[in-house]
Amino acid sequence: MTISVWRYSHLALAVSSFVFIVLAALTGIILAFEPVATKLPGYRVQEFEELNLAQTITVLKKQYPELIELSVDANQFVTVKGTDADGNDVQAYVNPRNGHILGVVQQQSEFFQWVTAFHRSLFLKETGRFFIGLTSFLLLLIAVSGTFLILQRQRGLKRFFGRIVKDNVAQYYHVVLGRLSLIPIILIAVTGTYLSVSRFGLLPDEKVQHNVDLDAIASEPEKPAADFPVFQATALAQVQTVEFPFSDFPEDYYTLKLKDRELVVNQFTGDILSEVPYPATTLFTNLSLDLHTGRGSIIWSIVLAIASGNILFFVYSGFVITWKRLSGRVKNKYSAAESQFILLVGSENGSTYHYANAVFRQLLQQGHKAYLANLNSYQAFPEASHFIILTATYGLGEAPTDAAKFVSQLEGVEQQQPVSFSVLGFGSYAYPDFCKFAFEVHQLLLNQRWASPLIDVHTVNDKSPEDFSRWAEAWSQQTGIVVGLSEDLAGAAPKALKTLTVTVNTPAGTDGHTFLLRLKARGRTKVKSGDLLGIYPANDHRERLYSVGVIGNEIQLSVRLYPNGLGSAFLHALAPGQQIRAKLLQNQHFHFPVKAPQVILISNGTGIAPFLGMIDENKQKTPVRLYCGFRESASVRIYSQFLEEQQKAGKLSELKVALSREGKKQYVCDLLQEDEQAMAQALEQGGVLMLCGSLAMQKDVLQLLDSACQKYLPHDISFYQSRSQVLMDCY
Ligand SMILES: Cc1cc2nc3c(=O)[nH]c(=O)nc-3n(C[C@H](O)[C@H](O)[C@H](O)COP(=O)(O)O)c2cc1C
Repeated sequence: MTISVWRYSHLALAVSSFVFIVLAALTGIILAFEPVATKLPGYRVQEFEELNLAQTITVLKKQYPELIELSVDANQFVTVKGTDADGNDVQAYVNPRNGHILGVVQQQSEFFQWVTAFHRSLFLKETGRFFIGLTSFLLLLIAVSGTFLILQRQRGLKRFFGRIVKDNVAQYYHVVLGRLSLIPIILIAVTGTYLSVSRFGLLPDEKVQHNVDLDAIASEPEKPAADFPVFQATALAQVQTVEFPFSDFPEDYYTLKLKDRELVVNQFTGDILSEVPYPATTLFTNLSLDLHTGRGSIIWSIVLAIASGNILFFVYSGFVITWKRLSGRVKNKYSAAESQFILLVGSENGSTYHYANAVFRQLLQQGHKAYLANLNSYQAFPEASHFIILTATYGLGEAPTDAAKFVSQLEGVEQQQPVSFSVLGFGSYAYPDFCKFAFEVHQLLLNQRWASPLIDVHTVNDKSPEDFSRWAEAWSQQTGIVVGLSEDLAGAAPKALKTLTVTVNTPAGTDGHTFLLRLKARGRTKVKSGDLLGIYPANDHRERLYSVGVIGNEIQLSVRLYPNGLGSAFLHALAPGQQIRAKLLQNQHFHFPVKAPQVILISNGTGIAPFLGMIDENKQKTPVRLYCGFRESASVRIYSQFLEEQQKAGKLSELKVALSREGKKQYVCDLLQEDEQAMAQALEQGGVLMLCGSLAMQKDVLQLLDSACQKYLPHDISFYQSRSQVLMDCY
């Protein structure tokens, strides 16, 4: 819930101030180059820090009989105002070592004057100054709310600078650059606010005042300025200005404005007549000017320019993120009270809505009364027969904002008629609590008297269209209503279909169910074991996906033949030499690990398909153990010869087979249970476990691994999942 408070504050502040922020940032970038431009002439002498005021005043007095003022700017350029030996007025940059003139003092360029005036007041005088001051303050609040959002995203301070999961490009760079430029932006905002507050006289007015007893000023013992202890003790680098005495009367004195205090010094004796430290407000104003303008430091001005550039990027990427978030929402044609199909969505960044919309549109097109809302809008749906719940997971496996109230609302509202439900979780393996909230919702619904599951909970990793298609296929099979991947959602998938030629198609095995199909692509094809092959058996939108193993240079599918299965019947009927058009989809997260010290492959049924290819590809002979489950020994027979050869070739170190309907009647999980300590050890040593097969098996295996981790390891299974040591492709 708190995530939304910070998010809404961050957004509201940004929306209310973005025009001013853009103007201030644009002009800020230009102004950041002024210190660079002014520093370029280089009137600073070498080893400036070593000079003291006594040395400089002595040489200047020799060159310039009449001196009015000496000043040192932020670049440590020394300027002298006075008259030279010929009586000419001088106002120039001088060398503080010998008094020679180095250059003429230039006014600020007209261009920078114009930009500075615009940056400070937008040419709107006091009103503009007020708005710019307010903008600085809002920028500060945006930076603070942004910091809290990053803290929440990264799950705490410790991981503030940890790896950022690349969810979408705009969001990724919003966070990466946000972290990097956080400190400069906070400084820009704080100092800008302070300077405005000070400009509007809202700070205590503490002027420097000297109380000098003019009657008591002595004119003896007279000393040359070079011998004044105060001048000798004052480094030139500490000086802002020195005002020289106007006449030879003792009441006229030197006024020294240093960085932290002001001094009045007797012009004859060098005695300090008064010394007043600057009030805190003056010190802060000077510091704010240094930090806000970058005066005196080329490096800091470049940092300011980059930070201002980043502010412009944040405005752009912030709007892209918001647009994405909002663009998925739709208007309902039918009310909640009259709809049969209720789609409830839990989303933080809007992408889940795109999938929900696709299903929603297809249901409407087919004449069904469907209603789409967020999970927080859960209520009584008197006509509902189906709930479709699509929800993302955030935080520590928590509900997204749109769904934060769902759990409590579900407790309070009971549906009065039986409703079947299906939960589709959206998440990412990059997070330890993969789709946790979806599983929680599924479990909660299972406990409702009126609710019954239509299919098991499904998950979508990284918005994978393939995972979504799997759910759509399962849901469609149960309801007889065809929903699938709309064109826009499939956008990420390659559109071009490949022509593949059948080279081998075995009969439906000795078990009467499973067959192996080998296909060869024309030309070079980038495909790896674990990738997916999409076929279109009826030449329409209906896609069927199969996990592939690459053996030699051929693609091998292991297919279970269903009596009326659209995909399996189509594939089974293919004869060698026949060609099909199909789509190859990369399945990056499910490739054989390149560097793992050992790999454990776990499958049931035709889930063995990608592993056969991976074992064949294991040229480096990484130790591989295969645990596979089948119904009967007849189901294993089609793989036996291949697996024996691989063991002999050293590409498969160990093979364990569980048969659920013969002998000991074991499931693959029982085999794992026997070896649970070895599993835990493998994880501890950086080994990788890969699972392919049914979701039911996935659930059991994860449970078993979790308890093994608790027994033998310091971390739970989610720790290893987030480090890509547990890879899954189950359906
Ligand atoms: C900050 C953040 C935290 C996330 N936490 C999890 C998590 O704990 N478990 C998970 O499975 N996915 C997590 N995800 C991934 C999202 O749930 C996933 O990308 C989802 O598709 C986003 O859907 P949405 O755009 O509708 O919000 C997280 C993503 C982000 C940006």
